[in-house]
Amino acid sequence: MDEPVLLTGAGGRVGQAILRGIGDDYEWRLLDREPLPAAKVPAGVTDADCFVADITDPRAVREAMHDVGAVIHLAGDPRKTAPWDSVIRNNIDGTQVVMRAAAEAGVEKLAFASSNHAVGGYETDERLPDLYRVEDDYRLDGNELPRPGNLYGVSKATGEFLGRYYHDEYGMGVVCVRIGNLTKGHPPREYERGQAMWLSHRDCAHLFDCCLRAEYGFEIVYGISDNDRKYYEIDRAREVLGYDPQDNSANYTFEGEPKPGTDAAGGPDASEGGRGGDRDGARSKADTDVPTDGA
Ligand SMILES: NC(=O)C1=CN([C@@H]2O[C@H](COP(=O)(O)OP(=O)(O)OC[C@H]3O[C@@H](n4cnc5c(N)ncnc54)[C@H](O)[C@@H]3O)[C@@H](O)[C@H]2O)C=CC1
Ligand SMILES: O=C1O[C@H](COP(=O)(O)O)[C@@H](O)[C@H](O)[C@H]1O
Repeated sequence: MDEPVLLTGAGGRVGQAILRGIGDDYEWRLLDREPLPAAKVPAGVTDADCFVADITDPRAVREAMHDVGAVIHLAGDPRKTAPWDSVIRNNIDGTQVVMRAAAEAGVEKLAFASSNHAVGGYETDERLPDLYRVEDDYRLDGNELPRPGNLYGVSKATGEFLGRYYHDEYGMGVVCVRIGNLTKGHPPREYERGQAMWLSHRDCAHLFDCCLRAEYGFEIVYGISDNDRKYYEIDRAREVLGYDPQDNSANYTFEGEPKPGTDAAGGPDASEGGRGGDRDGARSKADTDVPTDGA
């Protein structure tokens, strides 16, 4: 096992989904620019393994990277409406600093949190809203070129290219996970796009666990649950990583209630409330994410 594992953006939604699922299974280094309250830190992780640092600070990142075996790189601005100055700084420059430090430190593998927004441009008006429905057989499989629909998506596509470069030049294993919509407890409510790309918390933790365990060169995979509605293939994640998702948005009503008689009733992702339910219709243009600090 490639330990310790450096997790950047550990205090955020994805980071916490991972730590709640596999927090006891690895030796962690946690990095976030915000101090992590005790409730966000797995038992056994000491203060010395918690780094309050900005990923654009090469010295701080190099220090956190010392002797690390694997990296899960999540830190960044997750807003689809994030302005250019913020994505340049947090998502592009920050990712270059993290990947460079990892490659130079001889880290064996790095999982990068890419996004559905790196390929949002494939959701053309002609394809909508059928694309989000079970009957539609259009699929993206990770072999297509990036086609961002916003500057945030441009920054995620750039992160994928940086991963390609650091794999090719340094031999570091890099997997870019185009995460769909992480929502806790149930699929996004009354939001077809979100239900087609739902990633449950337990599937998220399992997927990044697979990224730590598997062997790969350079990969781009989609990070969604095993949803009936979908336009992303998860075959590559299954083949290369051994990803075996448990959840499916079809086991919930459009309003997000578990359907009786399905796996949703009683499963871990059925039992907790959480975000989602904040967007309506097939393709919400609203961006209700909490703004993070800009540049
Ligand atoms: N939540 C989702 O559904 C999706 C998330 N992603 C990506 O996953 C990653 C994590 O997203 P979330 O957890 O949702 O976001 P979040 O905003 O909840 O967490 C991000 C964490 O990174 C930290 N951070 C931000 N900029 C930093 C910097 N410059 N230096 C150090 N720490 C910094 C923040 O303090 C925060 O704790 C992001 O890169 C995002 O683009 C991609 C697709 C979907
Ligand atoms: O990359 C991201 O994508 C998810 C899903 O996108 P949405 O446009 O359907 O909301 C988003 O919730 C998350 O904040 C973002 O980082």
